[in-house]
Amino acid sequence: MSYTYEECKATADWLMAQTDIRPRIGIVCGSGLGGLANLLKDQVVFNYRDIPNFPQSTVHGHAGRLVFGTLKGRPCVCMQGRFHLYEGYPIQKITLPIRIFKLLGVDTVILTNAAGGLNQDFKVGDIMIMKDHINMPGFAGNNPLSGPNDERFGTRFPCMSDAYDRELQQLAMEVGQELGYGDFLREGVYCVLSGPSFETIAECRMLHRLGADAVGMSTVHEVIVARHCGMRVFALSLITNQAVMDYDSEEKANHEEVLQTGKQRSEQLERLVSTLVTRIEHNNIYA
Ligand SMILES: O=P(O)(O)O[C@@H]1C[C@H](O)[C@@H](CO)O1
Ligand SMILES: Nc1nc2[nH]cnc2c(=O)[nH]1
Repeated sequence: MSYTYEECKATADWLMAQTDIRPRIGIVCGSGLGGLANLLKDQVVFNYRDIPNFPQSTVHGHAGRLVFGTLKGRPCVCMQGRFHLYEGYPIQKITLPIRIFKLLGVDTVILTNAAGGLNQDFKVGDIMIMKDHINMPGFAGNNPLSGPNDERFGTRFPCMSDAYDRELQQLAMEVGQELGYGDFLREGVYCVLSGPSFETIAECRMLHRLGADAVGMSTVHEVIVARHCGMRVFALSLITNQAVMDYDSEEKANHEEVLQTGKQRSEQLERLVSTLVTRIEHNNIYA
């Protein structure tokens, strides 16, 4: 089930008719990380249920609001809550907001997520700058670009080896060091699975051997759609829990721990993203 260019444009036009804010930066908040949206000043807020063609948020920790506003003077739009495959939506529907971002004039997308740590050097509370991904649902044929391709969005066969903007990764690393976050700032590869069940021990061991540092249930589909339509991408994973890799372990992954870790790290994560947004402006590294 694809949305046509005209349907996406109708939603973007509907939003632009109701706010004068013309965002250049689009932000997607992960599980328990919606506090980022509250940083925006002069907010214009839309509930997802009121936006034409938009799905509804069904997951605890995803408020279901699209927030326009300014972050340190920069016009932004922020998804306070995202959609996931396991909610039952077609993959084209969960990525629709990214195309709306593009049609609103966004050129840089910042995505956050909660993820389980596979890398044994990672600790709960670490923030991982995503340098790459492994798209497991994609291996099984579930790619958001499946179906007819509209060249007005992008090419049929987009490159993904440059998906995560290296300049923004570098900038975020610098900002993190300056803020004193060096002890918990990491970089790594995120692997997406469809969820909603968490991984078995054998699956975690396999993903780790395949080169994944963290595992989650989102972000990658959004990244693919954002890159397809030429937006720059920066993404962060908050390591909310340690993936269970050992049959002797008593640990059990659970959503409450995910939300709890989000709460504990929200202040630093918000400061990192908001400072990064300011630096994008100062460095003037827009395309
Ligand atoms: O939206 P994100 O990827 O942050 O949400 C993660 C994956 C599941 O939706 C949930 C599991 O606790 O958190
Ligand atoms: N798949 C998956 N998603 C998560 N989101 C937060 N933690 C996890 C996890 O351990 N596994």
